[in-house]
Amino acid sequence: SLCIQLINPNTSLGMTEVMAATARKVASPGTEILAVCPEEGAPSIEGHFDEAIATLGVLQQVKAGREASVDGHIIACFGDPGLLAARELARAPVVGIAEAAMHMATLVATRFSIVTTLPRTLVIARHLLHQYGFERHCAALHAIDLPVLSLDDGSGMAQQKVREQCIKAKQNDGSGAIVLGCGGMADLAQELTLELGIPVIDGVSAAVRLIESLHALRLTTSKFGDLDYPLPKPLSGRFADLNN
Ligand SMILES: O=C(O)C[C@H]1NC(=O)NC1=O
Repeated sequence: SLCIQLINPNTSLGMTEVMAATARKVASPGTEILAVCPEEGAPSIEGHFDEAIATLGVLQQVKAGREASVDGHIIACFGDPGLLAARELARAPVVGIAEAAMHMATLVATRFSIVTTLPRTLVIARHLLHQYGFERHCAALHAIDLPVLSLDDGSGMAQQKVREQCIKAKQNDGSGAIVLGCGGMADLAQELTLELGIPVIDGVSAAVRLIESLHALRLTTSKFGDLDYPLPKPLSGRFADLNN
């Protein structure tokens, strides 16, 4: 059986639980989901500054996961913060929810749209499209213009906005699929797929199954070249034990 570490890079336990529940629903029998988040950091990640803060916590959790011999790590934040640094530390596969959802979207549609939270984080999704080589696959990006934690406030308002933006994207973008651009939207994909009649893809679910596939194919992070373990050197202070 497999153990997959689900890392919520923000410190909001409610979001961790929503993502863990979605991951457990889609995981194969025998796959265990170990849901974690950093002990300290940002309650939500809404920009470059928050991502920089979150990266240390992601790396600390990846190290803990490696020591627990997990079979894979999911970075469950749509900016995929610390993805390549995490791959240097890890032995097992590391998959970000943005890359996972984008890859799946390219397998079922020629173009996809992204629906995320704040307009200021749209550029982060654009940077990822460029980094992953998916710019020409993405027809449009939209924001619900509500903060990440509005998805966790129990009002259902953010969820309604996500639904509205997905309907508009289907009508206007010429996309065949929609990628949900926030880990906190993980529980909305199944219902929206049924309602809209097009694939609405959540990166948490996509990442769980991608890691299961990598494991089945005996594929783990290449430790040859730039993703080899970090060069040994005396790190100081809070970083002291991060690389050993
Ligand atoms: O960028 C976003 O809107 C979403 C991103 N921020 C966060 O705290 N978890 C996420 O998935």
